[in-house]
Amino acid sequence: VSLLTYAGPDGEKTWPKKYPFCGGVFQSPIDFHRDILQYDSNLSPLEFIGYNVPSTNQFTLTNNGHSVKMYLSPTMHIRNLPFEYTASQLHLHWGNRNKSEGSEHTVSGKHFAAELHIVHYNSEKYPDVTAAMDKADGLAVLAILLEIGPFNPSYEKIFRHFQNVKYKDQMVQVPGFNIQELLPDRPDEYYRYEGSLTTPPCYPSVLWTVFRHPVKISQEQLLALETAMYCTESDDPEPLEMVDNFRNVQEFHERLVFISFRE
Ligand SMILES: NS(=O)(=O)c1c(F)c(F)c(S(=O)(=O)CCO)c(N[C@H]2CCCc3ccccc32)c1F
Ligand SMILES: [Zn+2]
Repeated sequence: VSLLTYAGPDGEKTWPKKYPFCGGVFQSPIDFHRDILQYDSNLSPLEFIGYNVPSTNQFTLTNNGHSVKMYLSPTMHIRNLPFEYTASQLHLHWGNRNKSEGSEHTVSGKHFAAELHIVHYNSEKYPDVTAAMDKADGLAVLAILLEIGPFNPSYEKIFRHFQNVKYKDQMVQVPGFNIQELLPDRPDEYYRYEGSLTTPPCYPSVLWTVFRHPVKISQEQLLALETAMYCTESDDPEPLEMVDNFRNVQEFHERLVFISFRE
């Protein structure tokens, strides 16, 4: 079984044994609270190039046993970072039906219901995400905090396929759509810090951009996310629900998180 379980005997406390970086520096996620935030006027709005993928294209959505991830088009990239970063995949983190507090980043100690990550790699310096993922300037991840509100038709373009990726290694094709629809209002307002992958191997290789404003999805959409998927394969006699796949917040010593907005 992949070491990546979050709870129980193989949970995140055991990760450093096999993945030393998980016990190292610059670990993510973290809590955003007032006394580590510093306004930075140089933090300009990101530009999302090629995010509007035509419906004639398709994204592959798959269950990899610890998250549900969707491979993105290599024509998608972000500008206005130190380098150009090309999209690789997006995936989610969530809680469970009794405790909808599955975000990875927290704000003033509070979890949001879930969190979407859009993973990009530095395509100016590295040929692909595998070459980039253990380099300090290798990855840039956009994080969108999710909370309960009205039904969200854009998120439904992904969520409607969850019944076809219930079990590990299942996959389904999703018609292309404008991935920018998944971003919140005011994407120019964000938290920025240097951190890590939040799953093993926890490489300190991620430039994090966490948008200030959450996106709303409905209670029913959130319940679907919390109850649709399993970590196990379809024929496994002991099915394991895919829930609570978020890492706990990490210590953040003597460091600052830069914000593009004035509180
Ligand atoms: N929260 S997080 O740090 O953004 C984060 C995850 F939480 C996470 F689960 C994964 S996963 O693949 O293991 C399953 C879902 O993608 C990734 N993938 C990264 C790092 C591992 C290898 C790899 C290879 C190609 C593309 C992306 C990645 C991840 F970046
Ligand atoms: Zn993630």
